[in-house]
Amino acid sequence: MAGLLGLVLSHGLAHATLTRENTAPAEAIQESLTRLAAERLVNAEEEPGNWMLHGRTYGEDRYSPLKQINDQTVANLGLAWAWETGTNRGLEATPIVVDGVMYVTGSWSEVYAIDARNGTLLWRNDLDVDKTRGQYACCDVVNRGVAVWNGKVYVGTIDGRLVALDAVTGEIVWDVVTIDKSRPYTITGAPRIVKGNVIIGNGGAEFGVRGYITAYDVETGEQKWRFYTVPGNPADGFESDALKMAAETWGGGPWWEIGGGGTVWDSMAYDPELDLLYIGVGNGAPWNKHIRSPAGGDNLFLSSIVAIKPETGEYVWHYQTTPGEGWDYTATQHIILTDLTIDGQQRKVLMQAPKNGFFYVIDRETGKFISADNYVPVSWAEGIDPETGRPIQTNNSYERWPKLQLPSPLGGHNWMPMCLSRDTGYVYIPSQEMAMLYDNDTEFEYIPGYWNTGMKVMKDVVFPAWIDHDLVMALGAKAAKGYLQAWDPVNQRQVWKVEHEGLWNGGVLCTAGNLVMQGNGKGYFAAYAADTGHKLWEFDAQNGIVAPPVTYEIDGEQYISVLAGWGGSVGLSFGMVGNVRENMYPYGRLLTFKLNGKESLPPVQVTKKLPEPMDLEADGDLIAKGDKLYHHNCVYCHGPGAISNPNMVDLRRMDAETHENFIAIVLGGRDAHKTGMIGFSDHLSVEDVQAIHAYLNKVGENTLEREQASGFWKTFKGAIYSVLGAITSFFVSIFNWIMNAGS
Ligand SMILES: O=C(O)c1cc(C(=O)O)c2c(n1)C(=O)C(=O)c1cc(C(=O)O)[nH]c1-2
Ligand SMILES: [Ca+2]
Repeated sequence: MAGLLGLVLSHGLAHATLTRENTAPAEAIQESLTRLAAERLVNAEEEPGNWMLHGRTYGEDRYSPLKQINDQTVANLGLAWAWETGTNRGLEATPIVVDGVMYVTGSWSEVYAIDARNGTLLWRNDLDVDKTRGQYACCDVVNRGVAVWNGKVYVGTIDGRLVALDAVTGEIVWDVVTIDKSRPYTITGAPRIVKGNVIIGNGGAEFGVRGYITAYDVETGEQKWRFYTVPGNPADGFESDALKMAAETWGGGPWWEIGGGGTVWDSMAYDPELDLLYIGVGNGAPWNKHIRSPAGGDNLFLSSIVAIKPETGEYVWHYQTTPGEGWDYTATQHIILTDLTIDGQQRKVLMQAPKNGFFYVIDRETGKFISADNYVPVSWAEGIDPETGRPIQTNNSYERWPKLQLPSPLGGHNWMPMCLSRDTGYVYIPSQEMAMLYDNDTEFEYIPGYWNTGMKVMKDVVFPAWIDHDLVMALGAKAAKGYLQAWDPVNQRQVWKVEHEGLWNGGVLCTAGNLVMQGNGKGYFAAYAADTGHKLWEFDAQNGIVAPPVTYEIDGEQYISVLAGWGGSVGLSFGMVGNVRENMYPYGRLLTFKLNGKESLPPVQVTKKLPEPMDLEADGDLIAKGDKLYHHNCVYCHGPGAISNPNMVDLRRMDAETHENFIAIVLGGRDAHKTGMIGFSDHLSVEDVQAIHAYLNKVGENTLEREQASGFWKTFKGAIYSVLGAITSFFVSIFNWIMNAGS
């Protein structure tokens, strides 16, 4: 919306591109920003008009007391302004809003400062991120947002830096590398600021890394402490007593070569009164526990919530959600702190709905288990033993035989934040159901820089060119479910649920207006009544939404903002899961609403005229070889069968120039620093790339054939697929019901 009148500055140190609008609001905020320090953040509750912390307050309940927009008035909610990021990858950030200025991140860790009243860009900085590191992002080159403190804006970047920017000018103040660059680390999570420390984790456990979080001095960027979540090689000694204790729960090795995992890639929360920082720890590396820790053991602190001292990084307690984790069951999901009355007693609790499918209420002073129940069907455990707080595991080993298990590595709930309504007392969980076949790769070999899960099915994935993508989408949509549910944490039960058309839907916002706001993968942004789940309002956002909304107030007017940009794990590589519409707007947008907002989005132009495939001689063997190679090398970004995020380049139907230069592009990369498309000459030969080309072209030919089929055939096929979809749905329901019967 806002034109770029600004000046472009090149930062001397980093050569980052900083675009700045030479407008007044930036100066006006300087004074208030410098006051945004400890006291104001601890008391964030007293400033409902701002959204100063990732989860609005340190307790991260994502509940706003604002109620001008409420269940009675929401029908008049309209678009106030829209601002385009100009990027086409996933958008996951929570905007931070301080005194009328919004700080938000986009794909590739770009940072934007925007006038929150009208969407005028104040500055943007791309931080000169090394996009070749995008190859190590398991789940898209996303970023979940900034932290703001005392005149500075802090962001973790996909290439592993923690950067402090001047909040007024957007210029880099300090810039530190917080990863070991020789390992496939990335950063997607938002930093948190506690008592003068800015704290950041990292990701990469699918590839093989050792997880940790690090604290830096907010002013200087000097490292204060680092907390490793899993032990390194015992022969090297341990960094702390906590890790020594943890090492006793690991059996056999050498997990330290692949890293062990335990990345802290998203959630944290802070209790100022107890002075404890809570971090959510991720899955094992490799996922396969029979390879990672062949002699068994709990493998601390994988899949745990760990409480640490924010000033020193000292361990205080932990609670492990999935002992001996073996399924990518991260406990990095959103953590909410609140007080609940349980059995007549007021308890200081911490709540989480990790990937493993159970909703946990934990005593946040001691880490003691209070209660848990499954919020989605699960098959790996029958329940949680109330005495020990440990899961009662089913016969879930996949050492000898593959196991079809619920939930999948996507989790019953992924990173999309929940919210807690202080009015209803319910937690609203963006939930999903999907099973996954876990199987032991007995011939596992660690390949640096690649996914190393130790699962055979993930290594040997193929997707023959002849498979009808329409069928895959029809069945995929029925085999995987997504819904928003209201969960009563005291009684551990579902109160209501609203079904979506597929999995992978947005984070949520609760407000005192009896509203729960959520966007979905299908590209709509909606308001639901917090008490009943009735849909009260909906807006066509023209792009899949995964990001969580926020709300703020300026001059007595309430606004609600959300990023629309399909992506993240499912959005990037499984564009096929079925809830995506044919023609979506390809670029990301920040959408902001207010009562009686009168703006509208221009209609989406149907521009997708896909090029014709090439006339290429290729036999079945070559195509099959290409299929395997594609699914070993290209699948993580371009998706199974090349059906990736519809906003990205569609390899099924490349243009003539891409066909022409295909070998050079795949071996040498294509403008990797800008696009992230690296060269594969270390892994692939010319013959290999020719095979991949033949495979993709065949997929394209089949796609074209189906596109050109007669109207009658298409209708007939559609009807058959609907029936097959219904049958799939029926069997999936029965499967889920059986899996869930024990718990
Ligand atoms: O183990 C890890 O280090 C790690 C990192 C990330 C990430 O940084 O985004 C994700 C995951 N795991 C993961 O398991 C997962 O499902 C996931 C989804 C997303 C996303 O942004 O959509 N990121 C990640
Ligand atoms: Ca993971």
